[in-house]
This record gives sequence, structure tokens and C-alpha cells, in this order.
Amino acid sequence: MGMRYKNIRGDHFSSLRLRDVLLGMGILLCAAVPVRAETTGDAIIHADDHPDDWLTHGRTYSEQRYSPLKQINAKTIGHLHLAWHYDLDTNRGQEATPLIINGVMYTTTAWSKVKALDAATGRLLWAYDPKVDGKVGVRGCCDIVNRGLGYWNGKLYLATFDNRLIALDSRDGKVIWSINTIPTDADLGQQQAYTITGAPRIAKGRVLIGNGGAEFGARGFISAFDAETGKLDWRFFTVPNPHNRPDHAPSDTVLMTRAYPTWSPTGAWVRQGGGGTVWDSIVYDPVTDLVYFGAGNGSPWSYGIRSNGKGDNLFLDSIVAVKPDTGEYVWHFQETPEDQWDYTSTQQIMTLDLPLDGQMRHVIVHAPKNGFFYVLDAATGEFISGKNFVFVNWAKGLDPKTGRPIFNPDAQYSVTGKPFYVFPGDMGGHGIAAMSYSPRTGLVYLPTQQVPDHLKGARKFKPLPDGWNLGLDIQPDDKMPSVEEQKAGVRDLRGSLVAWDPVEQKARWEVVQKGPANGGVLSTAGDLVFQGLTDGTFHAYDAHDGKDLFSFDAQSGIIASPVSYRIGGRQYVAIEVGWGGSYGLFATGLARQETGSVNHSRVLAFALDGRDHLPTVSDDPVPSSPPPASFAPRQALAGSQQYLNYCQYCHGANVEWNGVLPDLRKSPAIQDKNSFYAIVGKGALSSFGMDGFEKSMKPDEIESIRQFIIERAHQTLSQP
Ligand SMILES: O=C(O)c1cc(C(=O)O)c2c(n1)C(=O)C(=O)c1cc(C(=O)O)[nH]c1-2
Ligand SMILES: [Ca+2]
Repeated sequence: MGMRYKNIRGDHFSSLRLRDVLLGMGILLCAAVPVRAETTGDAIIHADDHPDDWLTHGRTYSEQRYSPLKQINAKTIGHLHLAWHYDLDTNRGQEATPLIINGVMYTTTAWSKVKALDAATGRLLWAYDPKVDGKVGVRGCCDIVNRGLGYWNGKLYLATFDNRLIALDSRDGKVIWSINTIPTDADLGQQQAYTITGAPRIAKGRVLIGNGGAEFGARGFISAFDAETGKLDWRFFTVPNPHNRPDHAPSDTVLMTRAYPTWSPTGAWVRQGGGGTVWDSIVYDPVTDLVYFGAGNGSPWSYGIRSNGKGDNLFLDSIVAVKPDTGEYVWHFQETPEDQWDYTSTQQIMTLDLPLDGQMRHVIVHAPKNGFFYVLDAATGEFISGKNFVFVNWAKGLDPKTGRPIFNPDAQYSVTGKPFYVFPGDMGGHGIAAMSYSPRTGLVYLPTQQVPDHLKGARKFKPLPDGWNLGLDIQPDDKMPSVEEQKAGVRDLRGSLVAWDPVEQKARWEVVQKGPANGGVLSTAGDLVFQGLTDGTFHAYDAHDGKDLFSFDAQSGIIASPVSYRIGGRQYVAIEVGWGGSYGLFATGLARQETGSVNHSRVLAFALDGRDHLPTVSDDPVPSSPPPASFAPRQALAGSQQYLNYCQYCHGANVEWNGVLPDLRKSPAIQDKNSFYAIVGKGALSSFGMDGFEKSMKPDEIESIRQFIIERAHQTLSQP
């Protein structure tokens, strides 16, 4: 009949496939019945009609990360092998969830680069590099990662580390439009604080994206742009305007009437943005026609400094629901009032239909950093239940009616003035690793971790222009922790995969893993749960009991989340490999002595009877050049303070190698004062992500860092 329809790629194709589908359903009674062209939105809503694809970040709008494919299952798993691998050209943390559309894998890498691969073979079809200026590398809290793309009617949407939102033609990667997502004329705290690591989500023709920066001095917001033109549709700020004046945004009324009174008008937030960055989870729910997003921690962290220890500080650490068309506020639920622990609520938001008290309810399930698993009514935000899924000591529990935490007063270190060893720490009981829900088992597969934090509030707060601004007392120890102390710290580190029953609010089983910061989870109709780990292995667990059915040596820590898809009747499971992210960069020795992770970045795809092998890699490519024999101990102590202020979050605590960035102790640059200054002061390596700190530190302060590194080289490289 010559009619053409739009498929989910947005290009036209013959009516053949639709006819088959409709015939199969007994619908095509008369060939002349006009059929509505299928849009990406419809396809995502009916994602189970497209089991071969992975159309949006969490596969469906519910972000359950469950694949209905089952060729790979407990019976066939013995035949699962590597089908192909693709080496990435950035050796930094890889966190993206690939999209799979009509046999093509679209994924992103560190430095916000895009790769389009033949998803059956791993062959590169096209690549796009937004050429993010390396200088901005030092502005990110947690590595220069990117979590993936959005897709809508033939276009891909990339959010870059330097805050651009770019629409690409999915056929060839050509730029269609590109815009800056940070308004230069808004009240934002510190404009230079912003970066983007998250994946855009697209609903009803609008691209939704937030940003990070609350460790530096940002005011959080989420924006919605027209998918066709890139024009701003609306922007919702998550914390009040510092002057309590309108931003001319849909957030104005609720911020001015309800949120502003929960902040002290004279706290440091007025200059430091307040935080609440929307750096990861954004979900559109077609059932309620609402957009939910998670807001992050306070800026600065110290509640005593940020808000004079007063008020709940809305909407920090909250889930907020708004209307997709206008950004109009609908409801919010604050998980962590009075935040001083970096307890972001940005972790993955998932919607489910759960049998609760004899009726099906459409709910949100959420496992934020604060360690509690929440079940909320998706339409109203009403608190249904909450239970801690890891050990917590900042709260004694949740109020059973309201869900508000019952605080442990000792945990309020920024108010008491006394240090506190808090569980969970700032990594959270659950971090960036995706969780997954299998409707077949009714369980949420949740990657949990324990990395406690020793927090001490600062007495005075003086923000550093290029450093982290937390309001914490981070003083150098005049002695490094003893081996015993280090061991005790390591004993408190934990990571596990928990199968959580969201109805009963309890763990059904748990697989204890070697350490924290493991990758995200995929569950499948083959009753398997796939997960990559910090120790560089990739696993398939039995969805019923956690039995480890498959293990593969991926040669580098995995922090990303797997996907599954099908091409020509063959099911694949794919994962990005590449050690890094916040824990990878910072934890160094602690993380690595258990795992030995070094960054080798790749995409891996597995299938039954796969025939690929990884090449052998060497794990210490940096030649060891002996550091100079002398250093100035007093200067070295001063240097350790500068190192804590400016260097540790990327180069690692205690200057031990993190397996990602160059090992400073072995760097030729520490041999010579001038070479070191050229890099650390003037930014000779800025194109690699290492900007110069000349504006933040005086030459002798920079030299003191060099002395400190030399001291650490002597102390640690000589150890066996
Ligand atoms: O407050 C923020 O703005 C912000 C941003 C980001 C980010 O954009 O990656 C992270 C965090 N916070 C954070 O607290 C955190 O633990 C974290 C881990 C990671 C990561 O990618 O491994 N990013 C971030
Ligand atoms: Ca944060």
C-alpha cells in the first residue's frame, strides 16, 4: 500500500515489519487502516516490544535494567565467552551504559567522547570527540567520567564534562546543535564549579540534564531543552536563590515559600551555591506523567558553616517530582535533612509496581548514599516504607510515619565540633553503580558498599578558588597511618551484592565481594544477574541465590553497568571496563592492595560460543625512576597540606599510586623544581587534564608539594 512508517531510528522504513506485528496481533484486518508512526517515546514506553534494543539509560523509563532476553541462562552459561572487545582511547574511569539501537552500540567514554560500534562485532562505525579542554579536568570531584547518551528520533544527545549539550546525527555523528547548559546570568554560587558526568534522559521531546559541582561551590538545577532545536524549555533550581528573589523559573514559588525558610539567610551557602546538584538520576514516568530527579549534597558539606546549623535545607538530598512539559513542582521527599555527610539522593531512581497490603501500588524505590532503602508512592511522594540496607550510625532509623531520619546527635560533627567516624561515608552505602529489578524474582539487586568517613568540621571557612570547598578540617597528619591503622581501615571496607526484597524490606541473600566500589547490575529473564567488580572480574550470579555461575578476568576494575541486546537471534551482554571514578582515584593503596586494579579501558561483549580473547597486558608500564635522595622534611609537611587541598582527590590519598593517573612518586618531574613548577604551576600538562595552580598557590607552596611527594616516595617505594 506504499505507506511508510517511522521506526525508532527516526528513519522511514517499509510497512513490512509493522504489518507482521499487527498481523500477528490480529489487528491488521484492513490493509488501509492508517497506523501511527512509532516514535522513540512510544518505543521506550513499550520497550519490551523491542527486547533486542537498549533504548534509554535504564533500558525502560522505569530504569529497572532488566532484559527480557534469556538465551543466556543457568543452563547455557557454560558456553558464555567473550565475543569481541574494543580498546578505548582514554585510560580513565569508564562509567557509561551503552545504548543499542538496531544493531549499533552508541556509548561514551571518559572525556565525554562518543563511539558508535557494530554491536555484533565491535567494529568502529564512527567516533565523535567534543574536544573538552583538558584544563577542566581538575574541576571534577570524581574523575572525568561520562555515564552515557540519550537517544530520540534519530538523534543522540551527549552532555560533556565542560557543560555542553550536543545533539548528534546517529547515522554519522555529525553535530546538529550544541549549547551551553550553564546560564551565565543566573545566581549560581561559583560559575566555574560546574561539570557534567551524567547521561541525558529524553521525554516528550525534551532533553533533561543536570550537572555536578557541589564539592566546589555550585547551586543545583535541572534543565529541559527542546530535542529538535536545543532551545531551553524550562529550568528548575533545587536550592533557593541566595537573595530569595525569582530566577524566572518554575521553581520560583516553591523555593521562595517553602525552601528558603529551611536555610539560614546568613550561612555560607549564600556564596557557595548551596549544592543540591542533579548529577545522575533523572527519570520520566509515563504512568504518572512526572519527571523525578535526585538532588545532591550541600555546598559546603559542613551544615554548621553552610546554614549555621539551622533548618532542613530543602531540596538537598531529595527526590523532586515535576511536570515534564513545564517543570512545575509537584512533590518532593527529602531523604537527608541537615546534610553534612555528602548523602546525595542522586542515586538511580526506579519505578515498580509492587503488591503492598493486598493491592498493587506504583512506587519509586530508591537506595541513596545515606544507606536506607525507600519505597515511595510515585504519584504523591508519600513515604511507604524505609529500611537500612547497610550498617548506618548517623541515624537510629526512620520515623515510620514520615520517613524522616531519627538523627544520632553525635553524627552532627559540624554542629558538635567533635569528629565523627560515620557509616556510610561519603561514597554512600550505594553509589553510582546501577541496581536492577527482576519482575521474575521480585528482587532488587543492589550493589552495596561500606567506606566509613572520619569527618571533622572546620572552625573557619575560606573557600579555595580551585580546590574542594567542604568546610571540613583537613589537616595533614604529621605521621602517616601505621600499618596497623591502615589494616584497621581496610577491615572496615566492604562491598557486596544484595538481593533486596522491596516488599518485606529485607535482604534475601548477599554475595560479599572483595571490596567496595563495584560496578552496576543487569538482571535478565535468563534469571542471571551480571556485575563487574573492582577487582577486574565480570560475573553472572544466579538470580535466585547469588551462586557465582560465571567469572571472566577483564584485567581492570569495572565501575560501569552492563546491558544486554540481541542481533540476528544472538543474545549479547556488554560492559565497559576501566578503573577510576571517585574511589578509584582517591583510595589508592587501600583500594588497590586488595584488588591490583590498573586502568585498561575497553568495551567487552559476551555471547554463547564467543571466540575472542583479551591480549595480555602488563600492569606497571611506568618505569621506576629513583627519586632524589634528599628532601626538606619541614617543607614536606607544609606540602602535605597543599596536597590535601588540591591534589589528593585525583592523585590519591597518601600519594600512593591509584592505577589510573601517573604514579607521582616515579614521575621524572619530581627530580627538578622547575620541571615540577612548569606542570603544577603553569599547567604544561593541561591538555591531559592537569591544569596549572599558579593562581591558587605560591611558588614555594608548589615546591613544598614536590618535597612531600619525594618524602612519600622514600617512605613507600622502599617498602616491599
Ligand atoms: O555533588 C556533586 O555535584 C557530585 C558530582 C559527582 C559527579 O558529577 O560525578 C559525584 C558526586 N557529587 C559524589 O558525591 C560522588 O560520590 C560521585 C562519585 C562519582 C563517580 O562518578 O564515581 N561521581 C560523583
Ligand atoms: Ca557530592
